[in-house]
Amino acid sequence: MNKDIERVLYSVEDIQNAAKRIGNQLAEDYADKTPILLSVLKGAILWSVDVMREMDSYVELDFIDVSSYHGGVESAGEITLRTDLTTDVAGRDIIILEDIVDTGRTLKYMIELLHKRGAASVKVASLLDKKEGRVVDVAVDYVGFDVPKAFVVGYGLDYKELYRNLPYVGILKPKIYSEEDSATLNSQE
Ligand SMILES: O=P(O)(O)OC[C@H]1O[C@H](OP(=O)(O)OP(=O)(O)O)[C@H](O)[C@@H]1O
Ligand code: HPA
Ligand SMILES: [Mg+2]
Repeated sequence: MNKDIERVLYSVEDIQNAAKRIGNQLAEDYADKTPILLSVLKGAILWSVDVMREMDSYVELDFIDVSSYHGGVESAGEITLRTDLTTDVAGRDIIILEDIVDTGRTLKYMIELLHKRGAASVKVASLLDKKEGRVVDVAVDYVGFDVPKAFVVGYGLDYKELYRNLPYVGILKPKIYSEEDSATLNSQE
């Protein structure tokens, strides 16, 4: 295990089982449609790949790159659209693939954007749902795991762009970010 990880929450096998369960469910629920899988960069990259290959059905794939954590452990509260998707979503069924829904701000921003552009339907499949972190009211339609209120990394999730490559999800040792971030966070208040 990586030395900066306090505890593994979801193993490689746990995650593969969740991807299988949700991928199969999505394929069944959208059997008579061709939805767009919208992968949210960068965190959802591994989750998107694993879910989509469990779907034996017609799907399209697109990406959107939004950010609000800028590498840290606290949401900046403002969403930056770094790269927009390229598909015209008017009249289309969208499945947003997220690694985590925490405050809910990122998801709310994307749902509003897609509805504004005329999407026929928008659903969300997230590996992790941190319900205790919510500050805006959004719900996740397909949930891998309800995650406790701790800062987690791995399997796409980062701290300062690191740890995305770990194949599992674990709690980051607080000492990794407490000293370094206290100066930055205080200066933003
Ligand atoms: O519910 P929220 O509080 O909005 O947090 C969830 C979002 O935050 C993370 O993205 P981040 O801004 O870190 O960008 P990244 O995916 O490129 O790491 C994560 O991947 C989600 O997209
Ligand atoms: O717990 C988290 N870890 C990494 N990125 C995140 N973005 C929102 N919550 C988290
Ligand atoms: Mg991040």
